[in-house]
Amino acid sequence: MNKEISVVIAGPRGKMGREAVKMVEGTKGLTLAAVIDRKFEGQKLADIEGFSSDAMIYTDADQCFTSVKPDVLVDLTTPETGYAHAKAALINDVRPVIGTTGFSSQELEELKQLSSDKKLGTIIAPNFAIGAILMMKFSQMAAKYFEDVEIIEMHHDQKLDAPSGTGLKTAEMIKEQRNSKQQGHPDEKETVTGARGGDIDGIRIHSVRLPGLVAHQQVMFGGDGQLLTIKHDSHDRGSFMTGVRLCIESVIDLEELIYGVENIID
Ligand SMILES: NC(=O)C1=CN([C@@H]2O[C@H](COP(=O)(O)OP(=O)(O)OC[C@H]3O[C@@H](n4cnc5c(N)ncnc54)[C@H](O)[C@@H]3O)[C@@H](O)[C@H]2O)C=CC1
Ligand SMILES: O=C(O)C1=N[C@H](C(=O)O)C[C@H](O)C1
Repeated sequence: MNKEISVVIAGPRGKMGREAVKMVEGTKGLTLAAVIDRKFEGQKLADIEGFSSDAMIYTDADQCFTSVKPDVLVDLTTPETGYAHAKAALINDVRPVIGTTGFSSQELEELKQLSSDKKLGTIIAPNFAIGAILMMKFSQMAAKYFEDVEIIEMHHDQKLDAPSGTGLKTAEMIKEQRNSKQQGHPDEKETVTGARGGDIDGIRIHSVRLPGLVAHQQVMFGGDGQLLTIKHDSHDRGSFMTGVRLCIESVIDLEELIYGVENIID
């Protein structure tokens, strides 16, 4: 019989954190051992409006990990905090599942090294939604046949990082599939800075931020007389929770860092 997995969630009062608390509490085989918040040290989550869990609140990640000794950390905070939490988790023998986006490639490399040095699983998941993972995989497939591509990612206006983790990962997956190409007219000039978007190996990426959006992405491929658009929409943060659960269950058996949920599904 599989052992119960004890989970700490960082960022429980955030938009994603609240969903993750509900999911862990409602999932057989998972226990919410504690949470890491910026405030409310020493209180119970149930003391905060909207929660019923008895999980203790810690404001210091190291103290939480040494006292609680959880199996897994799920981080849903901010880029700077998420990186610090992931590092502290690995140092304290806790496996990180990181939904937080906006890490630099150097930070990713450092976590990869630490994870393999400790022989402890880590999952960095730019997007937990199965539909978004398929959208990225389909885009990678399409890139074999269409070399001109632009990514338009659209998010709510409270998002801190641009481009999104999903947009970046999509560009990286497409880059693996196609030869580097400078797109558009060779003499094109921006008369407004940023009009052509970000540039990843010639792939243009555009970030839209508006109230009313949740998380959306279109990958547009252009060819002779045709246009292929691969599109995904998360209308509700519940869309991410099956992926969060899968990552918690999978990270237990890993001994290295996995970047992208597509690497743990068939
Ligand atoms: N991988 C995925 O599928 C998804 C990832 N995300 C990412 O998850 C992160 C969180 O997103 P949201 O929930 O929308 O943001 P949010 O702003 O609603 O929540 C972030 C929470 O982190 C907390 N926080 C900040 N610093 C902290 C600290 N030092 N210790 C403990 N808690 C701290 C804040 O108090 C806040 O409650 C973002 O990086 C976002 O890009 C969001 C949706 C899906
Ligand atoms: O901040 C968000 O909301 C999201 N962040 C992730 C990203 O940066 O790709 C995943 C999803 O798009 C929602």
